[in-house]
Amino acid sequence: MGTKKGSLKINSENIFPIIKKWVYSDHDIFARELISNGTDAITKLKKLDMMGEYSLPDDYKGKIKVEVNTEEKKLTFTDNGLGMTAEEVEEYITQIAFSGATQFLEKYKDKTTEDDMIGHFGLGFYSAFMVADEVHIDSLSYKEGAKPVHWVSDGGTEYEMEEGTKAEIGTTITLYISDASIEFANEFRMREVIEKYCSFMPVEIFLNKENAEVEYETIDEADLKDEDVVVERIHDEEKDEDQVKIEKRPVSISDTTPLWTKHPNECSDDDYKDFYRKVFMDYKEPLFWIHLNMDYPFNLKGILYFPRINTEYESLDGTIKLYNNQVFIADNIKEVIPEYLMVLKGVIDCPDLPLNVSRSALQNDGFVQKIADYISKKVADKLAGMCKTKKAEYEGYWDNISPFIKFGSLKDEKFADKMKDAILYKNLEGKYQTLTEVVEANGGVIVEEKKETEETEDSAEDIKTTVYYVTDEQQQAQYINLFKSQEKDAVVLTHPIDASFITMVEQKNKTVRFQRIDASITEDAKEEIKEDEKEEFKKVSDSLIEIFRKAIGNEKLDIRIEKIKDENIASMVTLSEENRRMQEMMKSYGMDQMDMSGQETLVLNANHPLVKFVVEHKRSKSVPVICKQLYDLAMLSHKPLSASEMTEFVNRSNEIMMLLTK
Ligand SMILES: Nc1ncnc2c1ncn2[C@@H]1O[C@H](COP(=O)(O)OP(=O)(O)OP(=O)(O)O)[C@@H](O)[C@H]1O
Repeated sequence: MGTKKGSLKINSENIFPIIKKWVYSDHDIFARELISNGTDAITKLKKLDMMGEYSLPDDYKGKIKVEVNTEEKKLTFTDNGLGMTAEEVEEYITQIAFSGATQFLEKYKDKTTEDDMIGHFGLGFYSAFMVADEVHIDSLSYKEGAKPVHWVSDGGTEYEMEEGTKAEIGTTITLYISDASIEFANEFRMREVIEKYCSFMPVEIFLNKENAEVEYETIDEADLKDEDVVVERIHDEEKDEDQVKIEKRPVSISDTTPLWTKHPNECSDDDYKDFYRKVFMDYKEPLFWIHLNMDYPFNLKGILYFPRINTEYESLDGTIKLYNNQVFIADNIKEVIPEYLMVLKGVIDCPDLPLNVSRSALQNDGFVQKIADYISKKVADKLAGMCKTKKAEYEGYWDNISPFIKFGSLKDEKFADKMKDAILYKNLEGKYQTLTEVVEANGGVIVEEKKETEETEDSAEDIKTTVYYVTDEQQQAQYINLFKSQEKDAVVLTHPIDASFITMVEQKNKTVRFQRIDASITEDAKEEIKEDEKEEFKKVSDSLIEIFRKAIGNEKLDIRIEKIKDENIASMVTLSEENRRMQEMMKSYGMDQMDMSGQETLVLNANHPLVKFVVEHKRSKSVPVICKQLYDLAMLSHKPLSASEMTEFVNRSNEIMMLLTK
């Protein structure tokens, strides 16, 4: 055929500048599009072979070769798929693809923000123009008698097509990289891009430098494979072995059968761990995983891993990689993956996903919602099942997975419902119990919110069971000891999410009330004050309050005097549960600069010799020092002291020790 000149069938003169600017926010996506097209072409050729319309050689192996030529700023993508005839290039590339681009423009011409444009618009081939000044297609169709075709376009609306020279069936796309995108004319950068998008493509992908010198390796004769290119045979006299020098075997960037495509029965624990390490670069082993595998009512495969939580940073940032037929689409698409699952690490491959639409469209897509629901249900089923059948193992994971499960329960009603019997509470002895068990151990019962009526609301109040909790076992050790001495128990809730979580549990279970161990001194811990002692006790109390307020320099300080049975305790600080929750809420809204101090109560033990000393020696020089020290010591087991408070505390402690030297 002669040279055919044509004009691209589009209306807008300036389509390319717009595509270049907006279609894809990530320019590197052109590599994914071109490699996907090559993969499709290979799949189609194999299908034709299966249908008997074409006969592939027995040793056929579909592959894609990417070559980089830095000097010439050139990139080529070659596949050995079905190829295209001139008519097909005309139809698929010039008409259809361009009309797709035109439609896109029609639809989005009024939207100019980056956000609207991010997404996957399926302009496939034309994404090449985001990085190239000129693109060539060289193709030879599998069809009998087909002639090779050579197509050139410089990204304007003109193109040229003539007979080409391609000798093997398949297609080569050549990009002449623009100066602005010169980074892609580099082998290392391209490896990075291909690894990002194409690590699990179903076709092998080889990357090399154009005209690179051939490298060699020597192997044992016995290891020789059919596809090896033998350069020479060597006989090792010493070892009396035959060896062969071959051209270095190319290594595919893609793993064509990633683990998620296999049946769970075929995968060992080590396979799952290796895959995790490779994909997420996390050298800490995952706790466990869920292999998703369904083909009805939609196609979805994947593996979700529960990572070990990094306690150092308390970070809960997971990664869920989304694939469409083994082609990487993006990380953490929140429309598809429920938000609370984002703390996991995993891969999801869903060929049915409508990914060539924008994210805002995904959001309102009922199908996408179903996928999210399915994933959420699978995770809940797995966890609840594990709690029932592998209790010990589940308990072993609990500390790691509990923030995630609590977060999920707060975010998703259905998930919360499924998980409610699989949420555990660790007690002071390190034993794990369900809420029902905890409440029963305290002599109470659970009444759920749903069954509540006006009447039960009142009676719920009557039969409320208080579950005491500890947020920091070290800091609250004094209270814990007091509890233990009275044979009372508490649960350990150390994660920041627990504050919101227990509020939710209380809303759902009207007969349960959570109270931090230092919210008050329980009645059992106090000695009763006899009727005839009351007057005297009141006098002592008033006097102590006055002395302490003066010494500490805070006239408003809330002080209570109690006779605490445990004689080792001189002073303690309590903060009512309501005030604590209020403080925590303020903190979580970033309002912690508001002054919330002054809500604490200083509790003094009238039985303690130091407290007694203060009342009996009001005028002693030591009294102010003792008061301040008792206050700081009580505060220390309640919350961290500020820098200036700490400095003062240390100085005063030293002064007190100096007295020992005299
Ligand atoms: N390497 C190739 N070998 C054979 N045909 C190709 C090749 N690349 C593109 N084509 C043909 O050109 C058409 C248009 O390609 P393009 O990438 O623009 O869109 P698409 O692949 O159909 O959809 P998508 O937008 O999802 O990429 C393809 O459908 C295919 O028929």
